[in-house]
Amino acid sequence: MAPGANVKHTPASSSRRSASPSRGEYDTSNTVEARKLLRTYGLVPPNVESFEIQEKRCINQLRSKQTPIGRYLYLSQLRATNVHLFYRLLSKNIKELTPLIYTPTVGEACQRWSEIYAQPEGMYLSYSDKGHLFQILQNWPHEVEMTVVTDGSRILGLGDLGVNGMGIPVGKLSLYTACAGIRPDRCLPLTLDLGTSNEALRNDPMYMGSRRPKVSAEEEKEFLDELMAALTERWPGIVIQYEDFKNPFPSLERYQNTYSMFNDDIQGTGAVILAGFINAVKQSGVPAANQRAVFLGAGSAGVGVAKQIVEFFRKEGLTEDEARRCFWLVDSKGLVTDDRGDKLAEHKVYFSRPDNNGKQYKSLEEVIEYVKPTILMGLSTIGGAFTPKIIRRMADLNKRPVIFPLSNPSSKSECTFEEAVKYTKGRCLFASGSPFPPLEYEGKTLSPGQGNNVYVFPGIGLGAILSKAVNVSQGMIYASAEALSTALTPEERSEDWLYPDISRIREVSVVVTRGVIRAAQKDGLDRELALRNLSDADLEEYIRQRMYDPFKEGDKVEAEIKELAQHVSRL
Ligand SMILES: NC(=O)C1=CN([C@@H]2O[C@H](COP(=O)(O)OP(=O)(O)OC[C@H]3O[C@@H](n4cnc5c(N)ncnc54)[C@H](O)[C@@H]3O)[C@@H](O)[C@H]2O)C=CC1
Ligand SMILES: CC(=O)C(=O)O
Ligand SMILES: [Mg+2]
Repeated sequence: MAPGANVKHTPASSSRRSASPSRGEYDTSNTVEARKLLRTYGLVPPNVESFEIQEKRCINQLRSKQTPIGRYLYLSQLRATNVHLFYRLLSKNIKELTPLIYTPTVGEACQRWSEIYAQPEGMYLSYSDKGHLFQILQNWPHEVEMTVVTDGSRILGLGDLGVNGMGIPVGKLSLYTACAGIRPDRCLPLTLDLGTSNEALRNDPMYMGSRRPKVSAEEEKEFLDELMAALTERWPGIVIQYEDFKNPFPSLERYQNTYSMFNDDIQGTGAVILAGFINAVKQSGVPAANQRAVFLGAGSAGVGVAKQIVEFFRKEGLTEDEARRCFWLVDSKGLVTDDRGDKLAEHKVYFSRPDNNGKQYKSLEEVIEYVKPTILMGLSTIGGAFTPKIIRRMADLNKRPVIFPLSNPSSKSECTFEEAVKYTKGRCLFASGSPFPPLEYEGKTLSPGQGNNVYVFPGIGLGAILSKAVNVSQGMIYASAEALSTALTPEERSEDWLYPDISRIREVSVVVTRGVIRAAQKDGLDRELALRNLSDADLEEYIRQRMYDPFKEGDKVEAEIKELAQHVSRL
């Protein structure tokens, strides 16, 4: 019998189990009254603490951990034991903590998931559960608005990590809560155990997934068909984000017009890089028609980014053909051309070059000499692929070369910020997928941009949830990019930044969410029709009001307690 076959149904609203965020019953900021009513009085030390004291203790404990993975584990434990304190800490220290719960540290956490595993933080669904997915979803004890789902088959640039990929949905959803205020108990991290092509993992006794090789594309399709239907039946308003699948194009094509879903690696990445690119173009002064973009990497992210920029070029007045001819995509076999001799994967065909006169360009250096690009993007998973020679050549060719090494984690970045600054003599317009520290160059502090989909996916998800969008349209994705590109302060612009300061991410997510909701309305996909009548300012206020605020959770407990006390006194 399949493991799911004998699963019992449980009520949707049950919150008696703990495979989910705690409500903070043991929070030392709870008042004496709260503790008495929660029956935790006497179970925590007597002082009622301010956040400042809690923060100081947590930060001291965090910094006392010697390694990034030690800090990751400390934060995971805090989230599991006191969810509101975790989010208070995260929202106040977003710059320091994001690299610990997200890229780069989450990469190491995934690589070592079966070794460091401590507690359940989401759901795992196996291929052998097929036929029972709806029943198994009943085991999740909360209502869900947002899920991030992966099969672990392309985790960052680290390859197929099977169910160890769970760190990614967990990390992305923590950012949904921190950046866009989706309640932690409304988020479902979901990992599909569809086998793994990683033989070393299959032979590792500690590995926590099934030992089967990766299922076929057809088997995956049937499984995903059932999953999408089950998720939407279980939670009708759910928004589903696909993440880190090896070949995510077929599922996006199949579900995007039927469900409220999007693919973060194709669409979220496309949007965030477009936003930074719009600002880079303003600074470089090179018009769309003169742009020549070389992309190292022609996978989901590379093609996703190139397609979003094509749409921007079209809005700038180019025809579709002119726009797509501004791109030269390079994969592991060299420049993608019509006559290269291999059968191109379907997603590469749109950008394949017909004009190479029979000559094949194998190395990135050769392609750069041939194309003389204004833009160099890296979505290849090859750390260090932008060599000093290549970066210098970009600087020879351009006054302000656009250099975006976007592969994650940091070890896979095509170059570092320091290298880009050094070899372009400080002239590059730079963004990387994982964060790099600012640096001093000729008496000036230069700050790298972080071109990471974290700037848009929280707002795309929240916009789809609040507008109750039936689908996530291309218009909504494009709107997230446009909104992000406008979200910089005058000070950030004067410093030549391409993206807003990450510490303002919550306010930035409000702007992105507003743009996404407006686009849903324009495309006629919204079902929350009352939002159509709100002015932009009122809509932004509505979004803010709907966002979970970990600093107000204590007040909510107090209000619940008062209500309960009144109820008891009436008995
Ligand atoms: N900054 C961000 O927000 C995001 C960054 N990424 C990063 O982008 C990278 C790629 O992701 P996907 O496109 O989804 O992966 P993918 O597996 O779909 O594509 C990888 C591409 O790189 C090419 N490639 C591999 N080795 C190469 C080599 N030696 N020379 C030239 N090309 C080579 C492959 O042929 C393929 O076209 C990953 O490191 C991922 O972490 C992905 C999504 C978002
Ligand atoms: C950031 C992200 O989604 C990736 O590297 O896959
Ligand atoms: Mg990803």
